[in-house]
Amino acid sequence: MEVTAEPKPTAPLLAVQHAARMLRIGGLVRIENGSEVGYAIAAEAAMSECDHAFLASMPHGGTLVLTGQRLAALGLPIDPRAIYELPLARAPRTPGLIAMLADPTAPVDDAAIRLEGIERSSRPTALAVIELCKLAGLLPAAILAPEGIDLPVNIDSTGVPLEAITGYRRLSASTLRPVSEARVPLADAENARIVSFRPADGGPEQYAILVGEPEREAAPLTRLHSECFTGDFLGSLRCDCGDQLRGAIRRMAHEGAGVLLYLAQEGRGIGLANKLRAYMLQDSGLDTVDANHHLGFENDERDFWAAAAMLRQLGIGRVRLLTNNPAKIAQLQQYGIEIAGRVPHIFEANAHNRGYLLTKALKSGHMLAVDELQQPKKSPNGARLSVV
Ligand SMILES: Nc1nc2c(ncn2[C@@H]2O[C@H](COP(=O)(O)OP(=O)(O)OP(=O)(O)O)[C@@H](O)[C@H]2O)c(=O)[nH]1
Ligand SMILES: [Zn+2]
Repeated sequence: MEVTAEPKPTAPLLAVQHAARMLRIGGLVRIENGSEVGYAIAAEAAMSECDHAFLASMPHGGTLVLTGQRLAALGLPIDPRAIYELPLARAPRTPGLIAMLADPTAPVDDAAIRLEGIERSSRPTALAVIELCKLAGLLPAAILAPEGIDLPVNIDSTGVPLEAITGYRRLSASTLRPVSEARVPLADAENARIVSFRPADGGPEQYAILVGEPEREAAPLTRLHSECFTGDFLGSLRCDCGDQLRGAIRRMAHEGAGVLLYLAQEGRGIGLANKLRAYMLQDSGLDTVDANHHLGFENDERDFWAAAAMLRQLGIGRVRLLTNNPAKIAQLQQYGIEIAGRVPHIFEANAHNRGYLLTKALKSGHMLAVDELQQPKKSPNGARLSVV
């Protein structure tokens, strides 16, 4: 494959990367939307002395921005798909209490949770700061203050245009380019190569694993695999990712060819730290969907722009997709990749992941055999490919 030079980094993408980094370390970010400017810090990072000073400086006008999913989980009868703002003048302003509102794994003192004055928000800066928190791998909750607030003199802020945040995912995906390629014989597919891709903004690399010589015109067997550190690498039994990863490569080797995209979308896009929080919540009785909602996220925060862009870079416009997830099919189609067929990708459940798989089938519409998951047959251990 031809290796092309990396495109020039573009300013809006870099501004978002920089702002996301600042949010992660508790820094102050300035979201600029023409005449509307919002100063924000991430709720999760609102712990430092700088944040205490920032919080103390906003008796009026500052709000805590939370997602409807998080508030619905706290028991409020609101629209889970909307964004809400809680005026800080009427709510507790200590960092500990703010973190508690944002983070269901923090110790909770119900008496301290006061949500008077909370309102649905249509402010573009409020919507954008939630997206920026998600891009930063943080819980989707932030403190937002309007321009004109008395900022403590020693606090610097990092500016980012609002439209750079809202357009980031798509633009960043469109800049992915192959950087290097090498033969890597795999235990399950000796004739395999890995191609690395980088976006122009210094964001995470993504990889394509090519088994054999996939014929571009002939709708090669294709798998979009979302990164799962615990399942892929450590062999965690909480999910089916390890089986799906190795099983996809085995199947491609058996057919003689295929393409597996290894996508930087840990935890259905919420990141590993948040996935571990979701696991904590699942250990206290929530299922995988509700755990995401309690953290303030949607059930699935992934988009497959990057996958479509990588396929296009590889010259592949038509695929047979190995998946049980209808959303992957719909999104690839929406982004211009033709789906010539779906190939089921099901492995035997174990005692630790059966509930997870059942929830995916019942709540997320995954094409899995519900009866089999509800009434497991006695069968030997080990992965097996089966077709529904
Ligand atoms: N948030 C969250 N993510 C999880 C959990 N268990 C696994 N994951 C993540 O889910 C993703 C697995 O997705 P995939 O196997 O690519 O996709 P899928 O949606 O199951 O669809 P198919 O396997 O293609 O049918 C990985 O990023 C995992 O890290 C969980 O309990 N919570
Ligand atoms: Zn997994």
